[in-house]
Amino acid sequence: MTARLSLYQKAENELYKMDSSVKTKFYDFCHQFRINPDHPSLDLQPLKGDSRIFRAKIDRSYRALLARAGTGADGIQQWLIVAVRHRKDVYEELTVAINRITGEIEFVDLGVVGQSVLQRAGLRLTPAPDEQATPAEHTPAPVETREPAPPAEPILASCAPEDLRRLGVVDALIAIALTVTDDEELDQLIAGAPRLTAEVLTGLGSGMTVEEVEREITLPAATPLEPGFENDMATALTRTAVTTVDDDIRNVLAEGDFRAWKVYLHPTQRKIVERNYNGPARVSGGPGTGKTIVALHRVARLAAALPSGPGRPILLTTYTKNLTADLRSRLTSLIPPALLGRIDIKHIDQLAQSVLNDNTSPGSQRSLITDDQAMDVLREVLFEHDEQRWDAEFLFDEWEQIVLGQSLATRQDYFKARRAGMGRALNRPERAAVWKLLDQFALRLNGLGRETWAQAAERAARYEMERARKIQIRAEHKPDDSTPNHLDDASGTRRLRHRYQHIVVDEAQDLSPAHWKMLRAMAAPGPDDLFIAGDTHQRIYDRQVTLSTVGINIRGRSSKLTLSYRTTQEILDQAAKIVRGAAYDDLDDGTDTLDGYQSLLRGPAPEYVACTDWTDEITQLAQTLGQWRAEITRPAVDGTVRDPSGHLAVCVADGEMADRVAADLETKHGITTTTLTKDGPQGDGEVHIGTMHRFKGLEYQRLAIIGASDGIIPRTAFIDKYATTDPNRYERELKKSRNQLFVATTRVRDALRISWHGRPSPFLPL
Ligand SMILES: Nc1ncnc2c1ncn2[C@@H]1O[C@H](COP(=O)(O)OP(=O)(O)OP(=O)(O)O)[C@@H](O)[C@H]1O
Repeated sequence: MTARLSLYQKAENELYKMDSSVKTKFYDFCHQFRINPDHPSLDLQPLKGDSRIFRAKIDRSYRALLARAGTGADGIQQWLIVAVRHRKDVYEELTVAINRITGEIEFVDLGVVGQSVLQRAGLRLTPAPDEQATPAEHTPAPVETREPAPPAEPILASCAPEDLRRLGVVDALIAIALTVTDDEELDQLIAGAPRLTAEVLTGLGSGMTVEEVEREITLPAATPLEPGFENDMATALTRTAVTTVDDDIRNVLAEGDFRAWKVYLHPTQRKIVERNYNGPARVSGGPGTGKTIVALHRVARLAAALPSGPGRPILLTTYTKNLTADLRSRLTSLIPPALLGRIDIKHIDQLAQSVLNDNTSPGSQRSLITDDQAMDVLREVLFEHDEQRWDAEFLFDEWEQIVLGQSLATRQDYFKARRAGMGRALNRPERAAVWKLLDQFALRLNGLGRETWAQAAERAARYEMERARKIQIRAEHKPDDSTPNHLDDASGTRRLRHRYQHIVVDEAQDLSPAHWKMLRAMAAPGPDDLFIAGDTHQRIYDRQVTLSTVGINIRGRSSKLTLSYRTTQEILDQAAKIVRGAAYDDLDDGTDTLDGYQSLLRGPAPEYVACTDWTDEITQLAQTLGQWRAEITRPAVDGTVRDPSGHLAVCVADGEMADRVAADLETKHGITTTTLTKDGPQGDGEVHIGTMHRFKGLEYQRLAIIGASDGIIPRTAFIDKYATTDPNRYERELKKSRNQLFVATTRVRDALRISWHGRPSPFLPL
């Protein structure tokens, strides 16, 4: 090998989309280049505009654009492929630059914007001569001769060139950025611009101020740079997201977009992953901003730093079983099998069950019942006591939120308990009566050998807290015991220790206070003990927690992600309107917002469809699904046909409606379906159908939400009664429903369609 080749992230993304015939020639090109970059067949030549950028021949039509990036420590010359272009699109003014904020190598292509913008900015592109090209192709692209339109106000009129420079926009695009006058031009520029420039322009274009962009986008991406950095391509290469081109490049490109997250973390994501925290840390951010990806990389980093030894000192946990399966499969593809063995992956209820199993003698475990079943038991108790003052819903809520939520063990504790946010006040005699009823209820469940999930979590938390207390007492008596807490001591005897050294939590917004108490007790307080990823806008179970009240202090260790990798800006704009106006906490004493939440992806605006009745809604849905299917399965140029299974989904408000849609689509329209259950997708049909709860954490190419009618979202028949009896509960129910719709709308990458019959849901931004 005489040359080392790397592939710029943007070039890799472009290659994914090319015909497989071009990809094959590209592999051959890379192979040849690494052996001898000066081989005559490659025709490597510098462009005239920037001496650091070269073009080389892939085949008759395609050219690789490469930047020289110095020589490696081993004396081998380093090259970076910055783009693969049709020869007609290669011109002399292409440049590479080193960004003054991030220190990354950036490829700048002025051709991304239309002629009219270039003309306004006073720029003209010169095609690079190419021996393959016909004379006609050497003629510069015709400059439009239309009567110039009356000058329109530039979109970024309030920004000065110096502002853009300070924010990190690449020099060559500053004049162009200040000339764009409509959204289409700005979108074109963003699509072709280097990463930081694209993010800054997206932020400014969506109305953020220069100061906000600087705070939210530029500063988090900044890296300290040495004087003279702008000429040091070899060092800049080490800061740039690239893939090393080796013989595996074929597999890399075949895997397509979906491996990108394994290799390239955004600098903001990477900083969060790599930082050392001297206590619990939290990452927040809107849907699709990569919180789960960051959590996975965090696990990988913690695992790589473990001393070798037995056991599983790292816990990765999330809220549901199907999300656990997804985390497991993504982690398997991210880290080597030897390290996987050091990580325990369990959903939160499974974790509580394993604690209970450890603490319960065989045969005496209680079996779990659903909240609905438990509520029936409570109704029986109320009936027997002829209790009219409070209904089962109120008492069950009181039990979950206050008694279990605060681990109240005695009547005296309950008398003293804070009931903030519970709506109805209870005086002392009332509290005495409520306690008596709830005590009866708990005894009845116990007698039946049953318990709810919340009860199990609370019991598990108490066991774990007791265990942590014993560990602490022991440590105070034997302060010199330095055996790491995940190892058995030399004698081989098991000693009491914390279960985990590091805990990483995803979907944190849905965990209950009992879950947090259990987790807190499972790891010794110390560096990198807890890493918490969540978004309170996506809280869809009625659980609220202030982490500081359960012994988890995240102050000064919180960070936020704002760039969505999943949803287009068009979908994101509409989704954000669903939750606008409602207040959200930050899992602690502060508030959270979606400020700065944005996407670089563009696509069609969400479609809103008013239908006349259910039959009309299903018929129109079937037509849309048919059309989406046809678009996905349209053969590519090389003849390949994509399988639509698992790319299309239909989301509804409740399980009954999910069954009805599945039955109607299958029987009346011949569309095969798969149901999303709590254990993941069941069935092998093409279209996934599920309730909003089941869509948590998932991602589809195209999604239809149906039945988005007033009365269903929110479910007024269920919650209206609280409007007068318990206004706080009413507000909580409304917010839960709003959040469910928000979660559903943000599960999709490309196309979102929302339909209803009757009046539309009041949460829809119509
Ligand atoms: N650095 C990255 N490069 C490429 N893709 C990324 C990157 N980060 C995240 N993604 C992709 O963006 C999508 C959303 O990521 P992820 O599920 O981690 O977001 P999230 O913030 O956890 O979303 P949600 O809160 O909605 O569950 C995924 O498809 C993921 O692969």
